[in-house]
Amino acid sequence: MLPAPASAKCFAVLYPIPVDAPTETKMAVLQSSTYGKDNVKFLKVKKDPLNPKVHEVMEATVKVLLVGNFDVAYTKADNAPIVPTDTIKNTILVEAKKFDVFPIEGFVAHLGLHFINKYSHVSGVDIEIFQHRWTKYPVNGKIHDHSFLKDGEELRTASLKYKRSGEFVLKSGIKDLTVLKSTGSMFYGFNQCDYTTLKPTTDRILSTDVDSVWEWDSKKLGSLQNVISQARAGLFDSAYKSARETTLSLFALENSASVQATMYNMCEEILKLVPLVSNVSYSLPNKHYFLIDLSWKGLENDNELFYPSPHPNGLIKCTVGREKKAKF
Ligand SMILES: O=c1[nH]c(=O)c2[nH]c(=O)[nH]c2[nH]1
Repeated sequence: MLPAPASAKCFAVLYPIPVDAPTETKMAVLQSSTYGKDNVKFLKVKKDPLNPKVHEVMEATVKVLLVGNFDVAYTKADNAPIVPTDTIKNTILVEAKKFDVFPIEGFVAHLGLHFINKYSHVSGVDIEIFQHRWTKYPVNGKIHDHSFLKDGEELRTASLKYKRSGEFVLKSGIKDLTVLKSTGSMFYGFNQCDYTTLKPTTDRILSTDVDSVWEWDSKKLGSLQNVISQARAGLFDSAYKSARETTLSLFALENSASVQATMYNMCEEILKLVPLVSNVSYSLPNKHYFLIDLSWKGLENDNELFYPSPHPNGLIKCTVGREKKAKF
């Protein structure tokens, strides 16, 4: 055994090891690790084979993280097992060229299979795809063939955790869909105590950035090969459409009792519409708009002039499934 460095001896004098301790006490153990490339971006043009000037575009941001037998890279400075993150980036781009990236659930499954099948020491992958929202718009009453409008910051999302054993967790979602309603929202009947200043209201502004995720039933989907087949058959596009329409229509139509009650109703409706989804989650900031007091000027303010509060905001989350789950 090599002699302990001077600093370790010093440490041993200050903190003597108890006599019944094992002779070889490890100071550090690698408990978990993962690595990969984040923020890999591409825009792919999909041309209609019958009419090559008619396009769809996919602008995407991709993250791929690998888990596997990489311990020596951390503990022994041995880089031999490392698939460079640069190679991971190249793979995402080459596969985006070769494979149909529409819809992102099919592409995420393809990437998962690729990394597990190509590298025998990779035991799992954790992949995320964010699709930016480019929508074709009408010109002279007709949707233009290849001109797109960036429809806000909204993203469509897909994520996959996939293990060599075949187990997988596939999720789809919507992120940063910003909505506001100027009436049709209430909040009253809440807990009152000596810290409460909030006044109950039957009419307020409600605004949020929707972050919604629906998890697919992996047992029913079976395999990633089947995910790719279902992607081609339109399952994920129709679920995305149902989830987005449900979110927007319930937000608009319901006289909301609270963010909590409204988000629960959205989850319930999506579960009803998409049988292959096992649970739905929402994470919603409550973006406050405060009524400005103009009484000092003798002006009434009947929910007309508000101050958009930059912070703090409420943050309300829930997951709704088809069966009860133990709460932590
Ligand atoms: O819908 C709401 N839920 C809350 O939990 C809450 N708390 C709060 O101050 N305002 C609101 N609004």
